[in-house]
Amino acid sequence: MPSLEDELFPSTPGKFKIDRANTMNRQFHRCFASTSTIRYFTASWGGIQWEKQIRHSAQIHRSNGMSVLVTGAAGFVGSHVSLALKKRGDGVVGIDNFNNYYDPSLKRARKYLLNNQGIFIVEGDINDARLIAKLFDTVAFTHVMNLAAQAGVRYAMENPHSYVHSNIAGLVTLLEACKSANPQPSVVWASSSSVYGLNEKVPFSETDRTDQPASLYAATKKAGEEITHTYNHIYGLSITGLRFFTVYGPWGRPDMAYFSFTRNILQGKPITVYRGKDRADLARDFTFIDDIVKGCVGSLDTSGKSTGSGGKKRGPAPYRIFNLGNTSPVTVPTLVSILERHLKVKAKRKFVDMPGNGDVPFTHANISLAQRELGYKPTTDLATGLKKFVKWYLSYYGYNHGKRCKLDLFIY
Ligand SMILES: O=C(O)[C@H]1O[C@H](OP(=O)(O)OP(=O)(O)OC[C@H]2O[C@@H](n3ccc(=O)[nH]c3=O)[C@H](O)[C@@H]2O)[C@H](O)[C@@H](O)[C@H]1O
Repeated sequence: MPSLEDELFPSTPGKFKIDRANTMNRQFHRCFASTSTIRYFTASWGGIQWEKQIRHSAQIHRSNGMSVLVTGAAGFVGSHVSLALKKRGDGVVGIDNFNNYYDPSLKRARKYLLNNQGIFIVEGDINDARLIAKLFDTVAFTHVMNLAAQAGVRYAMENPHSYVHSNIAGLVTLLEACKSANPQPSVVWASSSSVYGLNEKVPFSETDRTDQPASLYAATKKAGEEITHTYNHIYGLSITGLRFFTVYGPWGRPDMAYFSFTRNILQGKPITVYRGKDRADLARDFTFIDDIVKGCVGSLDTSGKSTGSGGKKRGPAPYRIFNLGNTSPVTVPTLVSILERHLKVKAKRKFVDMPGNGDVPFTHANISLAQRELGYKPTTDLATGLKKFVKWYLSYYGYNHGKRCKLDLFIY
């Protein structure tokens, strides 16, 4: 029988001790995405004790292991990847700005779990060049896993600058530090399926055109692919960009459809289901978090070395881009039916024509390249993955047989 921690973090098999009482005490899960200003929490850093914690967290506990700086470590994918790396003996240091795009208490809860496993998360922004330089002064990171980003396709119309802040300015600040570091780390970072934009050729292959973004989010991710290319070309940084396809699962993002639908269904509120042209159902190549974690770890393992030193390229370095999808698109109404089945509650559907806010009608990944180069092989279908998500959701938010438990908000 799987342990609680396996269920909470299924991507990290093994024995992590989790304080059940604390992880379950969550009431507060409003999605913050409707605000048009993002708060970036700043915290003090530096000092002997701080450096000691960073070094300790970065320590490698296996032969040929790596020490990885994970940005966005308190985020959905970042927390899962950090735990998977730590679990197998790699050194991990996290950084996260704990902004309020969605409920920061969920990010704090993830941080709490990571701390329990000896992973230190620095509270700071990847735009803070001094902080990033200090981190590289303190630890010779072999790899950087850049998962810090402003996510969400539709929110880009509300708060465009937050996308430039994190996905472009922050990325450049981070790459500047990587290029100057000695030795240079290899960089793996999160691009997005959204770069395929209005591409109609299915399934989407890495060689397909990506010059027709449908949202500013997609445009900033596409810009990231071009920006990382220049750092590879000029400075010899080893770069791997991963095009994630609608990642879902336990500890997920409350702004995403599967998460907000679950919340509304349980609360008896209507859900809005978008429809495309001629009332066609929208579809996504929903990809389960455990599969994505395997793709991320496989990318780190095969990244190859950066070749620069002293800020100068000494030879060609790998530049790679991979689709990480499930190769099995599912329509949004089917997603809703699966949730109804798992929740045992009927949804109140409200069908609405897809607003012109950056959405694309469907996504479908061709993953043969990732299969060949990374050994990537997704194994979780949507029904199975959503079952795990629902189980986590009910436990995390304290639902008990359809009734909401009265729980106190956990204070960190
Ligand atoms: O692959 C990506 O790169 C992106 O994946 C994700 O974007 P999307 O695929 O748009 O996921 P998500 O919002 O869950 O909407 C899913 C479906 O539900 C439909 N949808 C949505 C909301 C709603 O109220 N109603 C609705 O029908 C909606 O029209 C869509 O058809 C990440 O959020 C993004 O950060 C990025 O990583």
